[in-house]
Amino acid sequence: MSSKLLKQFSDRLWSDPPLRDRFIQAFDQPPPLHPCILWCEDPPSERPFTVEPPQPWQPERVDRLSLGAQPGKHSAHDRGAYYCLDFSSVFAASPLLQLSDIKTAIDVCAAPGGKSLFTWHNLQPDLLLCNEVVGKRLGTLMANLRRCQVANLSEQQVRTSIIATQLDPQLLAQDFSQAFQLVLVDAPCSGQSLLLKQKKVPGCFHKVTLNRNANRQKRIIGNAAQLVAPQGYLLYMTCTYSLEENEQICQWLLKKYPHFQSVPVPHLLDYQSHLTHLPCYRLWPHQGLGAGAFTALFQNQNLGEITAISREDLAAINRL
Ligand SMILES: C[S@@+](CC[C@H](N)C(=O)[O-])C[C@H]1O[C@@H](n2cnc3c(N)ncnc32)[C@H](O)[C@@H]1O
Repeated sequence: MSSKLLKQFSDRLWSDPPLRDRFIQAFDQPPPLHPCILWCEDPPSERPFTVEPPQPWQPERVDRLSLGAQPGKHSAHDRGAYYCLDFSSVFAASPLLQLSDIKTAIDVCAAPGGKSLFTWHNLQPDLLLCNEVVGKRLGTLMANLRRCQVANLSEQQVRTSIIATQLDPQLLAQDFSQAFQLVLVDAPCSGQSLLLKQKKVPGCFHKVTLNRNANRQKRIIGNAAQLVAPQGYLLYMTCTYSLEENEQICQWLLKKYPHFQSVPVPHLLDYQSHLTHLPCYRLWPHQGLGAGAFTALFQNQNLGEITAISREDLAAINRL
């Protein structure tokens, strides 16, 4: 698969030829991906699968399983005991582990639901709004939220609720300006890491694709920034490798919205991106832990009141 375009692309990421070649080799011979699960109930002391030794930063609710395990086929999966996800997603969401006392959170690009479930089960906010603009992906999101024991809460649980919506980020920004203490943007991207999962992603290294995605990401993160409450957090993630969709988006955000500041994530220090001086973290495909991910955490430095979200606001939105 090592095309001329991939080589040119890699030259922009790596000045060191041996490192560049390791990156390219991951496309020719993808390292095997261990199945991974996020426990949605307290993990049993006797796990139903053989578990790999944890990474130092690995959340307690996450198990990386031995190769060949098929957690999706187990009865515990059907009853929602856990959610199957790529370990790269755990990496990308892991900065959330350093946050506490988050009462209101929104996942702007939520389907199929991995980061929402990670947020719900690790931070237990009072309100988690899971938004997905693409109609046909909503069904999967809803099904996963229901299966993994977070939807269909009783009326008595109105303070603790998880709600799915289908709103454009621009509308969200208008309706919920500065209302969320945590905003997740797991942005749609060129999807280069899908190549390691034997999927076809035509044109994913082409500059037209990268620019188109970067423009969409700026629009999404720009609107998402407006949702962040004073002192609140914004987590930006992708599963692609280009500079345009990752470090450059972060630089753009900080320039356009100077009241945001990058937040270091001490447990990811070993994964600092060599492509920026900002605290941005990358899991590379040749590191053998997953197909790859990018993650960066920001905080709104403004002081002031958090916009309250009323029952009426919640009733008015497109509750699915
Ligand atoms: C990387 S996926 C999200 C994965 C999800 N966070 C998870 O962990 O399961 C990106 C999502 O963004 C959605 N999306 C596409 N275009 C969008 C847009 N213009 N604004 C917001 N979301 C968009 C896609 O439908 C897709 O579900």
